[in-house]
Amino acid sequence: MAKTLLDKVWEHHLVRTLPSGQDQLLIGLHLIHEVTSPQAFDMLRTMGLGVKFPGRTFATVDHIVPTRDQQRPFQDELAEKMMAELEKNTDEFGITFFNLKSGRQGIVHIVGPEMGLTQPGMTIACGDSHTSTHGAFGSIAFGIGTSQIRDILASGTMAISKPKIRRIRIDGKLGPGVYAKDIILRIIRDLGVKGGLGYAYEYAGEAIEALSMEERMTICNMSIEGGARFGYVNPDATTFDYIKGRPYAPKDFSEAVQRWQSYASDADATYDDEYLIDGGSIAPMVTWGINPGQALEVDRPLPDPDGMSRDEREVAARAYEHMGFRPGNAIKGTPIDVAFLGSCTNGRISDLREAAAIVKGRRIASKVRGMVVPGSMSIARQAEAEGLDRIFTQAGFEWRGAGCSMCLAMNPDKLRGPEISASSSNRNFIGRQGSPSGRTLLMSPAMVAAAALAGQVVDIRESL
Ligand SMILES: CC(C)[C@H](C(=O)O)[C@@H](O)C(=O)O
Ligand code: SF4
Repeated sequence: MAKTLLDKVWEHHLVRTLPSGQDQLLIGLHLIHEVTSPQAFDMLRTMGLGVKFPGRTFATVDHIVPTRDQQRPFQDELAEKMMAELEKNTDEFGITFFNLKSGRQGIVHIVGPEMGLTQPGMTIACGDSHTSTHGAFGSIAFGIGTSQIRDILASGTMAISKPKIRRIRIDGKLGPGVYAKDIILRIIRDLGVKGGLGYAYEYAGEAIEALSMEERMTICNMSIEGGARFGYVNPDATTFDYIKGRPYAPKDFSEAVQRWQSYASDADATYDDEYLIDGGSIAPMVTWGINPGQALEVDRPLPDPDGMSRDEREVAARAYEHMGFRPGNAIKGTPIDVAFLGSCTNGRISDLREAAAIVKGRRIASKVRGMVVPGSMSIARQAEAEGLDRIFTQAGFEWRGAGCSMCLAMNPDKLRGPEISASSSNRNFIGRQGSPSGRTLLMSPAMVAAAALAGQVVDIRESL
């Protein structure tokens, strides 16, 4: 019978079906960070257990790291404590830790792929909801909670139910000024933030196949914002080229490629659901509300709650109240105070290159606080080698160290008061960027860069 990648990877890692009806899956790669792992290690100790596969477990520090002064001890006591915990746990259990001294530190979903740890056909788990990012490589990758982290540490396996599968096909070609971020915001706007509950999303079609690995990661990253815990793209030559030569890439590469190819969905596989978008119909998107589904084409007026379902209407009312916007008004031209370039969605080298090309030789608006936070130390090094850091600083941006930063503001990088930020990150929840009254507009890095220059939301197509 024809199978999807999800079927094949699942079957390959299935240990057994448990009496509860859930499946016990073997996890090939377990990534950990400082926020969600400490309690899991404590549970192991209480139970007198060890780490079953330390060689399949890798740690990095991302959420709490200051992006300016990284001297130890960190000024923030809680951040210092979390860092020390992770150092202790990885030391004690023999786990590789890409710490600040390793030169390999960065956001967990950026580090896995760039180290060559993330590979097709794998099961990958991490105590972080954006683990779906790794699905860009044709792996089944998903976020887990603390007790599941404990289970994987102790046994290399965990209990999970197999999701249904929806194929999302983007046919045709993208227009100018339209990026991967716009594709995923469009999908989430169309299907809703809960539309993917219980589903894995398989992204397919001509426009997806034409994307780079970085762009595929942007899309898979935000699957969870559409309710889908898993999102993947079938592996192809673009995938294999990206992995080749990376530190943890397989030694016998051609043998690995053959195996990886066998995981791709069969041409005649069937899906529980399909959704089709014409790539040419996708416009640059901006969020206007308090969840990533409240997104719209930048040249459209803000939506009228009257035309919405009851649930949507309630969230829209809260969104309008928080944002201080009015239905019918334009989102284009909305003044911004902060421009944030970074995060596991759009903090990769290709994102920084795109943004730098737009700001090169120009100055950001004087009232705008601009910040560029590379997703990892190696991205920072690459950007510096290309002179991108200087392009940004000459334009008036701050150039910072790697981490999650103002994506969720668990470090000193925060919005102040009701500031509006144009952000390349993935969540616009109330308070997300560190100020309870702060307001976040999600958009592509190119749109963030253009908004920083203009001091307001612009349609990137007009400046191309
Ligand atoms: C801190 C972590 C648990 C959280 C997540 O799971 O996604 C964070 O990364 C986020 O983006 O909100
Ligand atoms: S960059 Fe943002 S979304 Fe990604 S892991 Fe960090 S906090 Fe979560």
